[in-house]
Amino acid sequence: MDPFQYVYVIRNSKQLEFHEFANKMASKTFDYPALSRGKFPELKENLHRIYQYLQGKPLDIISDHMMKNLQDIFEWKCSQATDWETEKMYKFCCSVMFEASFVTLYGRVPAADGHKVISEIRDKFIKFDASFPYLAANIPIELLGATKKVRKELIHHFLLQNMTKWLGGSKVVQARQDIFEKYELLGDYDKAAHHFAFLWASVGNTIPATFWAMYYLLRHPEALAAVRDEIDHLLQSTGQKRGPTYNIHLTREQLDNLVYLESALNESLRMCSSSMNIRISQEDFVLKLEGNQEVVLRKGDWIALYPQILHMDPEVYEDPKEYKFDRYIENGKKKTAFYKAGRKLKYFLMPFGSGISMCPGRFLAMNEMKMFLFILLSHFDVELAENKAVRLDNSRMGLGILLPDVDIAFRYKLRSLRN
Ligand code: HEM
Repeated sequence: MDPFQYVYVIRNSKQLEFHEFANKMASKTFDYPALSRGKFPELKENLHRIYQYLQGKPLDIISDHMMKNLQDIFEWKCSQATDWETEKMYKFCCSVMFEASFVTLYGRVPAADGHKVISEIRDKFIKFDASFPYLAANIPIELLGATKKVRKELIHHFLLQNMTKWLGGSKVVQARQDIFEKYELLGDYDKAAHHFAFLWASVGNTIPATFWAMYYLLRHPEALAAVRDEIDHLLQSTGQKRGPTYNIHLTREQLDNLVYLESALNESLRMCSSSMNIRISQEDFVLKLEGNQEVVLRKGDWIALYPQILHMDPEVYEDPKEYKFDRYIENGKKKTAFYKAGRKLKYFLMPFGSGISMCPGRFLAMNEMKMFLFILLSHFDVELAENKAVRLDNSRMGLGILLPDVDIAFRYKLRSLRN
């Protein structure tokens, strides 16, 4: 509960491990055999190594593909909106982000009805995702209605004979495929289940996080105006035009420099993220904490950090329940100094976990959400079409980004090219 102690837990990664726990939970939830060292030597390490494809230069490439795919989807879905069109916001974010992420990571389904195939996978994904908190809580899948059947159908989409038909997928997925091929004890279904698990990781949190970022912006006109201003300014200064061709290109530096957009996004992540960082003690040992404090741990003891307490701590964030889009900006620059009781915090925002269990897709996730909002706000006038409160649904507390308790209608219309 005390953020000044986090560092002592995070840096003891040898004694305080998370893989055993994550492996058990993920293999059960996504239906692949646990990554035991005896049966699958170095599989875990090999899979971790290829997270390099989500950083550095490969990150630029995958982000460019995502930008292009997002624009294609916006063009296909929204370019007729010369007058107001109304849609449900969560459904909209889900449909755009799911398809763009799917095509970017796994490739395009070349059939004439490619969009339809992906939306069928998405609909099954939504059904599976609704049961995710129960699976994570160890409820037998047999008690969860059609979840077992839906999971099986989803996994079948990722069998090699189906995946090889998809065109232009990412290096990270290709590299995962190559690794799985080296393990004879992994059956075809097991490999497909691993791919499905990666799909869940790549969209399960990004979709609700995109929803909250959009929702809070639309609820706060001053935030919307500031972010839109920043976006328009970037387009102008780089000589790019929004318009019917949907051909905007953003470099990593330009994305990084969108400080208002990033701050607004961080602020919504602060408010909607609820992931618990769990570690299990690998041996009996004494965990030394700040100020000569000690905790005597037994092998098998659990430690959990729960950063949402930090995110909602009024000593760190004034009026923590209020959305302040510029909370992470100081003198026009990114703000990274946050204090509690006069002391600077090393950790102040942790939607992506910490240390050894930190999300490898965090840079891509931030880029994806920025690009979604960039395209939306640069091309469209957008406003809420309903005046109702949307609250966090706490049923997946501890497991990542919380979903909204209800969906809400919004409307959008192509912006005039003159203003
Ligand atoms: C807003 C979006 C996202 C959030 C908030 C998020 C959050 C997290 C968190 C908290 C974990 C650690 C879970 C734990 O402690 O066990 C994690 C793990 C993971 N995330 Fe993300 N994530 C996001 C997007 C993505 C994306 C876009 C990708 C991939 C393209 C991705 C890939 C992964 C993977 C593969 C893991 C497991 C890492 C491992 O094997 O240790 N995530 N994510």
